[in-house]
Amino acid sequence: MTKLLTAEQMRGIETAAIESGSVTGLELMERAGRGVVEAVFAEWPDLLQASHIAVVLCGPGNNGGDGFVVARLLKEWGWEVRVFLYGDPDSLPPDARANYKRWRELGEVTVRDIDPASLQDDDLAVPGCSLIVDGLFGTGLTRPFRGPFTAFAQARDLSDKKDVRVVAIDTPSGLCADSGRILDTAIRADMSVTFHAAKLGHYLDRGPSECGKIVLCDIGLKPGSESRPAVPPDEIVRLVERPAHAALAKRADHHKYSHGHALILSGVPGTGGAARLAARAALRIGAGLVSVVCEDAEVAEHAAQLTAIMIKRANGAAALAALLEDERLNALCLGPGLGVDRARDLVPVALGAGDPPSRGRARSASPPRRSVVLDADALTAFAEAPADLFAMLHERCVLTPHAGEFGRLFPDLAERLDATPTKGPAYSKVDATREAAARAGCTILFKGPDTVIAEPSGQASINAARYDRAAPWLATAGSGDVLAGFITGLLARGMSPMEAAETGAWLHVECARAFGPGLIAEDLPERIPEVLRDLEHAAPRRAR
Ligand SMILES: NC(=O)C1=CN([C@@H]2O[C@H](COP(=O)(O)OP(=O)(O)OC[C@H]3O[C@@H](n4cnc5c(N)ncnc54)[C@H](O)[C@@H]3O)[C@@H](O)[C@H]2O)[C@@H](O)CC1
Ligand SMILES: Nc1ncnc2c1ncn2[C@@H]1O[C@H](COP(=O)(O)OP(=O)(O)O)[C@@H](O)[C@H]1O
Ligand SMILES: [K+]
Repeated sequence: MTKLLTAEQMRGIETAAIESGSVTGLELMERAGRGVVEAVFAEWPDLLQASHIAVVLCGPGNNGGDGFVVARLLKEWGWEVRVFLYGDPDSLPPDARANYKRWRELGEVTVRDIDPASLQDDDLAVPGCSLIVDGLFGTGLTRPFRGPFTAFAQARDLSDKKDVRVVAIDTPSGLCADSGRILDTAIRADMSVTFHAAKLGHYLDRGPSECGKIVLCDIGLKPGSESRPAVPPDEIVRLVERPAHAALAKRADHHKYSHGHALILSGVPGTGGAARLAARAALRIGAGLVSVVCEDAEVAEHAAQLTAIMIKRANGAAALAALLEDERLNALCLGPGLGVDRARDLVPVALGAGDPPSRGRARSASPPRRSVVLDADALTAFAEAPADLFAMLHERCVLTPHAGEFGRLFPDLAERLDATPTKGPAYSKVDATREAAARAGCTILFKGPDTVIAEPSGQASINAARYDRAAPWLATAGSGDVLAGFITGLLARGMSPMEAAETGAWLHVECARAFGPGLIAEDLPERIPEVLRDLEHAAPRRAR
């Protein structure tokens, strides 16, 4: 499991380790600085060849302390190092001050005001500078800054080396470590070296664009003891990772009904493509049977296009309710191409809330807890009255909004997320998705290159299509319909909503990456066999 931490969680782990006596803050700072230098040489081995010139920008906290360590180690390596401190040396925290003093035994520090009244630009031209080290702010950033950014921009611009590299210590300064949002401005890095665990901000929002590349440096912090972990496990956000092959394999002694029967509800004639995409995805991911549900007038369109996928007729809500008396139909998908009017009629039935409220029938006493994925029109249909939808949702539901749909159901949360952040930690997509899941009472998958998945308990994860998992060709019409189909198929196969959402999202990105440029939505389900084979080959061999 790759855990992602908030700044507060990181501080808690560090404090617990120091209080336990297993390590000192000074030792942690030394390991952090050393880790940055090692990462620099590993990433840019040409810098090992000769001595170079570095500019190290240090801030008023421990991030600056790490910067002084880096300066010292580079100097010991034979480099020429120019150090700038933005802040008052006498106000540095103790460990940072100790490293400031150690550096002062080796070299000069140009001290600058952190909030300058005017531009301080006299001595930043460092001819021949090969490396800029950003040790201004890390997890302690609380407000926007300007002065050091101007200095950085000048250091970069004034370097006569066009290939000057920028390494950020922990986080690029200006980036909020909890949200990946930028407080006014940020120092874009080519590489960010972070400690113990990556932070949420490395994967959310603007984080991946500002961090360059993430390198994780082990500074020897042990996980908390089982009885009293420094951070409660439930509060830790996970990065969605490669699923176990066993979770997706089919057993030799099982039959098709062992893998569930998924129903995908479709819309009026001419709009059925989205439902067919979702259906194909559900079948490829391994649902035993998949049917598209449509009205009489739509049968011909679907019949012309579908083969292994079956067609079931249901003209209206009452007919759907009758169809759903068959409990083998264990997972439903509503939304892709459904149309908002039809969604308003059918969603209550799909959710086991009895006939549509307009008919005035009482809600059934114990509605079947069938798995239900609601996407697209099934979400937009409740834009005027989200609470009506939330009242019907249950724990086997998954909502898969993109940012626009999220804003329709949770306008207040979207507003907070869209507001320009003025202080750190800023409200994050994880915060918004967790709040949304608690309000809706079900699993929410909030789409994007930084897809966030959360369930009402607060468990949350990020499926990042960034860094070495970038999948920009997923930005294509219908790819969301395929994702809804993947999740529905996995629910039909018996996964929990959270596991289905995470696994579906991971496979979605993997299929896009397996296909590469030129991808359109139809291509995604067709990559599943290859992706599953790769998972099988990656799995440890076992007797089957
Ligand atoms: N937590 C840990 O376990 C470790 C932390 N280390 C380093 O320590 C960093 C965190 O140190 P700190 O908590 O001291 O935080 P920072 O060094 O990120 O900066 C915080 C300081 O800057 C001030 N500040 C924040 N935003 C400002 C702004 N816009 N303008 C002016 N001042 C501003 C704060 O009031 C505080 O004094 C990490 O990012 C990492 O680099 C490492 O030494 C290794 C171990
Ligand atoms: N730049 C991107 N990188 C990675 N994934 C992306 C990107 N843009 C969109 N996606 C993914 O593609 C899908 C698009 O879904 P959606 O917006 O609902 O599209 P549609 O309604 O056309 O099906 C989502 O899963 C989203 O996370
Ligand atoms: K930094």
